[in-house]
Amino acid sequence: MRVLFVTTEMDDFVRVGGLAAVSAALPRALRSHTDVRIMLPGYRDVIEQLTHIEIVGQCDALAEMPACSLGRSSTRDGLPVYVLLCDELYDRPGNPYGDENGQDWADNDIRFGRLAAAAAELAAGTLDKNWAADLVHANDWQAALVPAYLAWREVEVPSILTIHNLAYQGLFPRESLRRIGAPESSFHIDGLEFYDKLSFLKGGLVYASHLTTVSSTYAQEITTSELGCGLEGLLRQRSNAHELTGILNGIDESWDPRYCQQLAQPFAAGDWKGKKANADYVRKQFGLAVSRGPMFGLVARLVHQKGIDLVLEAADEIVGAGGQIVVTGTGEPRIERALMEAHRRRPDAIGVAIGFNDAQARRIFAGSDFTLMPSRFEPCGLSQMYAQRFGSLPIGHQTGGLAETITDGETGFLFQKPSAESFLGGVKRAFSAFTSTETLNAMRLSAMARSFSWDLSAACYNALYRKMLTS
Ligand SMILES: Nc1ncnc2c1ncn2[C@@H]1O[C@H](COP(=O)(O)OP(=O)(O)O[C@H]2O[C@H](CO)[C@@H](O)[C@H](O)[C@H]2O)[C@@H](O)[C@H]1O
Repeated sequence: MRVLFVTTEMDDFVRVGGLAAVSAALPRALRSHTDVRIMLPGYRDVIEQLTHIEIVGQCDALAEMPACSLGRSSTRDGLPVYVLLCDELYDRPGNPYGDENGQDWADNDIRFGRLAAAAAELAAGTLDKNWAADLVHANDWQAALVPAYLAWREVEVPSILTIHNLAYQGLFPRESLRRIGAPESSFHIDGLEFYDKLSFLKGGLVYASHLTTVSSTYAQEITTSELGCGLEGLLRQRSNAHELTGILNGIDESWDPRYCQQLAQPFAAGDWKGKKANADYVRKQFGLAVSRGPMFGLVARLVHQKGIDLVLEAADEIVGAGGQIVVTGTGEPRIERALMEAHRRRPDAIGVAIGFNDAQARRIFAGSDFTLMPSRFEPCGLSQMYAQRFGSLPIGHQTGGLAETITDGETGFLFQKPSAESFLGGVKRAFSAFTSTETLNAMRLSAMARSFSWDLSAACYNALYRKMLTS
């Protein structure tokens, strides 16, 4: 079975959030089941890191989308990667979605419309004469129009759209329709239209043969008005037709504190001295006071979703009770500023490193006793799984994947509502566990025994692919 996995981030080359980790790990876990190939835009970072790119096909211009060529290469471990080469669209500084000031590129409709149309051609077998796809697996709004282009061209290749986060929808003005060569008739409530705008994500929700998201809980939550972002009606329809499935993400094997070379001191479950050496290292690195109190880590994209405001509201109480907080991540400037302000008030107890660096994140998971995850919603969440592997007990809101991957009172703590009060309830339970070495260490052992391996998820995707090809 030949599967084309279309994505716009991959840890090997370029990362903005959790999608990059999934795009690097899931296709690798699927390799033993199927011929899976990645397709990515040819961003500067991608091209610079691939040693040999063979041009395999040419795409004609379409509406305002320029002509481009398709290159084929592979990762160091041999995973085939197709890159869409179009310097005019992708050879830019900044991140995949915006410039160096975090401003979205004004032509993102064309950049990702171009990717989707080319992916549909590749899947249909008209771009690489040696390969076509039996099934396309597209991810998030950026690739959500692949199923739409397949439908408009009457290509009968089945497609899956995975929703990693429904809150990002790729909304553009109506004129974009013409710019990306979409048929006029698709601007309709049962097509791409969303309140008089063009929604890329909705295109995928309508045209994909099947939808998945990254936990069963989130699959249910997005059919409700609270978390459905205005798309709950459509999602409910697809769910009732058994065309929306939740498949939990895994994490890759490098998340093992015994072998993780980025740590100040690798350690195994039970080696609490080793874990403490990592805590001492982090305290020193962030200039925090020497302390016997608990350390709370926070590793997240700094955006509204992640409930950082709840942490800021609770910070005085945490610090007043003898706790320390260490944060790393990037995101909205206003949240970054508020965190820096909290650090300036209590530099001895609140450490903040704005930026994202995988090694730094690993050191915080290894050094901290608890990981804060007060996300308002969380489709799956990866940080709470990384944290458990490293013996940092997550304190998470009972939502989405957090509810499925944290066992309350055993491997972490769940609280009920995204409010400061409810969150503090979880924090207090953590303080209380911290006072009993026996409880704390038993919980650490349970958390570290979880594997969160990709194998199970990959088997679920593989079963779904096969079911779709036979139905
Ligand atoms: N700039 C940055 N700042 C901080 N951390 C960064 C980062 N860039 C990458 N990361 C890494 O990404 C992890 C966060 O991933 P999450 O899955 O928790 O959230 P994200 O919201 O990005 O992903 C969305 O997609 C994933 C994948 O499906 C879902 O798990 C999740 O619920 C959904 O919101 C961190 O642990 C860190 O290692």
